[in-house]
Amino acid sequence: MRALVVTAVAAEADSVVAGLTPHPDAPGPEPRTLPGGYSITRRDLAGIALDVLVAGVGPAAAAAGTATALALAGYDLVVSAGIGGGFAPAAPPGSLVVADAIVAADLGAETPEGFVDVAGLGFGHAVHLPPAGLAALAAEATGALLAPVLTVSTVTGSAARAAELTARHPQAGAEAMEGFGVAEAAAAHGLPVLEVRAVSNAVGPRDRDAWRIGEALAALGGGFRVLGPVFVHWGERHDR
Ligand SMILES: O=C(O)c1cccc(C(=O)CC[C@H]2O[C@@H](n3cnc4c(=O)[nH]cnc43)[C@H](O)[C@@H]2O)c1
Repeated sequence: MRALVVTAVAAEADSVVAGLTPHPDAPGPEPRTLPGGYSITRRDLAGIALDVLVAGVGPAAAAAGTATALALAGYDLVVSAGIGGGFAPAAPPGSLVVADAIVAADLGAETPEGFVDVAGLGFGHAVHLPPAGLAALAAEATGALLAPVLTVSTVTGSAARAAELTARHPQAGAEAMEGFGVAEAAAAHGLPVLEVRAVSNAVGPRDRDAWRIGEALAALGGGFRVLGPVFVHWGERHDR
């Protein structure tokens, strides 16, 4: 079993790698550089090799980085991982959200009747669905909320925008900026995808004092401490 874990920035990748490191004093794995300048770090656990990639911020960077890594090696699973905004009250800062749907929430067109997503416009998909069994196992093992995760190109910064997203996606647990890009690249390679987000801030009016990035990165690492065996277990059951 081989999995590609795609993060946006090095701090997220470091937390994931730390979570996948069985002993805190074990020597740290050395990152490699892929064509395009992407940093990737290998972690070998019992039954699974995980490559943790830094692909950049936003759906386009995420798709480009993921597609580059997928073109260079064979994988069985692709995971989008990082921090994100949580929808209150279900996903407070410091909590984890595992996606049961990865939704392109602002890819589409405004019309007099409201927003029409990219699928409604007749261009491909607006939603990618992780394997239900894997998402449920991952949420249960990490204590995460299992809910849709929205991918946006603009971080929500007002109550009005948060209310608009909640009206369109009442079950949404989190928003972030990369999941749909990772999922598009995975789908192009015929691979299953999962998204895991650790909540650093609430989705709503901008409040920099309320960001809990350290707490979220710690939660991300804690999540990956238990996710390696979950991926192995799921891979053995071939619930795809
Ligand atoms: O300047 C702001 O108000 C602001 C608020 C939250 C996040 C940012 C970022 O630039 C981080 C983008 C980065 O982190 C993920 N992320 C974290 N929180 C959110 C969020 O509330 N909405 C969307 N993305 C978020 C995202 O995946 C990026 O990788 C700035």
